[in-house]
Amino acid sequence: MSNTSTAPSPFFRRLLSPLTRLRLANKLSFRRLTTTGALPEYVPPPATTEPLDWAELAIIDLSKANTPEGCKALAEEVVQAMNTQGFFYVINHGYTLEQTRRMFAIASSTFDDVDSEEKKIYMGKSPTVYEGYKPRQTWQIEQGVTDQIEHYNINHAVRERMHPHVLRSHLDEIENFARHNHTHILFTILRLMAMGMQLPEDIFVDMHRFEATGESSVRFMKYYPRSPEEEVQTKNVWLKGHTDIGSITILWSQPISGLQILSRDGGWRYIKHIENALVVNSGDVMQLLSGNFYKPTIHRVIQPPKDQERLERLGVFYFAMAADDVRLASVGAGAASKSEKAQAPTMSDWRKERTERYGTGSMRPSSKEEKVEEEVILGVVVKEYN
Ligand SMILES: O=C(O)CCC(=O)C(=O)O
Ligand SMILES: [Fe+2]
Repeated sequence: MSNTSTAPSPFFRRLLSPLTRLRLANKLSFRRLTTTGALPEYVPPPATTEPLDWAELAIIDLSKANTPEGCKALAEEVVQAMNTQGFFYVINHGYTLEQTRRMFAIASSTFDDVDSEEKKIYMGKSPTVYEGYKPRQTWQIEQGVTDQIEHYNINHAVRERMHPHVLRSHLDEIENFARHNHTHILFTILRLMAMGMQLPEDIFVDMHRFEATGESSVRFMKYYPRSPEEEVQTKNVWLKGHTDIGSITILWSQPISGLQILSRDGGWRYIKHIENALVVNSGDVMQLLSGNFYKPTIHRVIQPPKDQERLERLGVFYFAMAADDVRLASVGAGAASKSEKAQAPTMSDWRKERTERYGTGSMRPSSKEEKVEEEVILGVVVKEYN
């Protein structure tokens, strides 16, 4: 354990600002709990044996990014993957299976070992940001049916906020996890994407500084099985077809099937679980920054197949966003002019509007496309797919 300094005296504590006191309290209770904070082991359920229509995704071996030649080859693979499926797997990302299992155990405990009273204390306070718990039944899906998805969202500046007691002895691990997702996995992918557009290697990385204020977050997510009536009313859709709000989404592969991508031929295909792999996709922000070079792929979550139908579906994610003050203007071919850039929404404008409107039922049927609902947010058409 890295922090071994002694606690300040009560006199000294009174001189500290309330925020510093809060941070200190978090650190001190962390020190007390590390010796006692046991974590129940998490045993992942078996993968489905149903023959499903699987998407064929490229596998990007991140360990090859250690050499200039490796990077060049990977950049081409990423461009190719983005132009076909829009999703790809990442392997050799630097986390062992054991470390990954620990994160799932922490995620599981966040939902199962915290009672409803404590969950209320750590519930998000603002509709424009995902922070802490999002309880079930807050989003409209179809015919008045709401979601059965619980979140716990952790900003990448992990210790800036308080967390429920079960997490306090694991804050070091969560902090390392956020940093690893951001500065190793995300940054490598952003460099490959910049190279794939013949742009300076760090152009996207510089917009995603880890230290900058922003909403890149670790998210734990649990889907609960629904009633047969709700399955009928929503045509088995658990999370409607959408593109992601942010720049890059890193999904830590888990065995319960249900995630599908809308292929270019119009068919929905399942994403297959690969142990300790990542499933990566890019969102609206990369589309805006790349001037349409990297288009987001529509995806959704439906009821798991028969052999997993009654199981809870636990997920661990890293949702990356640019820093709050970054203007979402194209740096790609036909890059935005100075005045266009000055008018473009900032990351924070975009994230707030998108988050606030999500799941409120504000979308209207598209006049052009079947099964599509849409709305205009900050001048950009946002769609949902049924
Ligand atoms: O649960 C999943 O597999 C995907 C969730 C998702 O697409 C999202 O939260 O944006
Ligand atoms: Fe998504």
